Amino acid sequence: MDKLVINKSPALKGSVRISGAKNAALPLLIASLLTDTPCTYTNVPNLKDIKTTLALLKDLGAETSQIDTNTVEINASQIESVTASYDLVKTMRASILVLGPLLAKYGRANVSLPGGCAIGARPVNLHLSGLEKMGAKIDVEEGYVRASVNGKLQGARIYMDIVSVGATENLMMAAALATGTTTIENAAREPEIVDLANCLNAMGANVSGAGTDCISIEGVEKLSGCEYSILPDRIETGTFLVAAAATKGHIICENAAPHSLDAVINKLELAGAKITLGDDWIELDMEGRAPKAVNIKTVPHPGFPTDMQAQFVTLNAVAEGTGVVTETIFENRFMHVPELQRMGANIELQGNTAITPGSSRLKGAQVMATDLRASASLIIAGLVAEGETIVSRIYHLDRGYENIESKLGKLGANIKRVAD
Ligand SMILES: CC(=O)N[C@H]1[C@@H](OP(=O)(O)OP(=O)(O)OC[C@H]2O[C@@H](n3ccc(=O)[nH]c3=O)[C@H](O)[C@@H]2O)O[C@H](CO)[C@@H](O)[C@@H]1O
Ligand SMILES: C=C(OP(=O)(O)O)C(=O)O
Repeated sequence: MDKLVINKSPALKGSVRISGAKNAALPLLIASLLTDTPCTYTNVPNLKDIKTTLALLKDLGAETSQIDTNTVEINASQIESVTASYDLVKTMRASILVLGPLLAKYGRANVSLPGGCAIGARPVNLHLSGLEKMGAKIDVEEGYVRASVNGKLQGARIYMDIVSVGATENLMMAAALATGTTTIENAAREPEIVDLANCLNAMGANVSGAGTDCISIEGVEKLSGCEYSILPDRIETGTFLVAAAATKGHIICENAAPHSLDAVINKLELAGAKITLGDDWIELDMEGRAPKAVNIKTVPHPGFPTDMQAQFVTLNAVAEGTGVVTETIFENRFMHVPELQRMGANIELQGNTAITPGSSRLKGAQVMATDLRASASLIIAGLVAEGETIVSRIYHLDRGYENIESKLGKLGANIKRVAD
């Protein structure tokens, strides 16, 4: 298994090209199941989760081809199976997103329950209850969701008890081919939801209100393939910006979507960064200053994203002053804290809050990645720690960051991947 070896690095400097967003690409590729003709996706990040999604679609009988590193074509007009097996779903929770499209187009779907993961239990009750409201009959047996519908799914008015990105996406896709109008109230407002709505509309759907908390979908008879470019990854962008801030650096993120990052940019400015925004780029300059700690509470978009929490805990640990970070989305998303403490970070955990008195001097150590963003936080810690840091279990990282070591290396980081 590969490891990352990181040594204390100079201030990061230069330009980095941001990849397409994992969390937009996954539902968009899965939306091809709704269409009758081939779909072409560009700006697709070259990631483990994308390979898993393509394997899942292939397993269902779709034809998939990798045109080049970041372009894929999917022909899901004819499929052979409506079963997503445990072997694939267990490696990527987002596989549950095939449920809505399969049910809407074929009237049946069997999808393994994803189960929990390192960051929390992550139930899928809202996905299931929304589909039931649209007329689906759902049984959970032997670890599988077995869903069917007599005739077609029917449009419905669905209120979401908790704001859920995945449930909003699953229901949008199901509703696109349902009879009548579906409204999703208290819907997620993430930029990835807007990207899915735009892609569905390019396929011939009738989705409005995406980006607000009330999405309306008028079902259509059929959807066709389209060519669609995936939104830039706001979490990858934020991770590079925090890495640059922690090292007192000066970088430009190119091919970015600046306005998807308002909450993160606000915190970076409070941390002392000078930020300049262009149409598709973000420049961060710490002007050699040490960062200042910031207070953060993770909430659904447009608030501060949980997927940037771990990176900011590292930033706060080495920053000046006390920072308080509260996680409200997932119940167990502080697995990076004990690893950062092994590197000498002074972090006090009080329930769902991580308090950093600031200015910890980190020392390199052997640490273990426990989930995707925890891995990113350990890399940032490694860049500023004295000596050598070795991050193991980086398969988590490979799910969501394209070539992170070479991108950081080009900015001057001392980082390399080694095989065990
Ligand atoms: C592939 C993808 O896009 N992943 C993102 C997506 O995950 P994901 O879509 O899984 O996250 P959700 O927005 O659904 O989860 C938010 C909260 O709702 C709870 N919940 C969710 C569904 C449900 O049926 N019942 C329920 O109780 C979850 O346990 C969690 O506490 O949004 C998260 C929140 O922004 C991000 O951290 C993930 O990176
Ligand atoms: C939690 C994340 O992803 P997933 O929902 O795929 O586990 C993430 O991208 O930080």
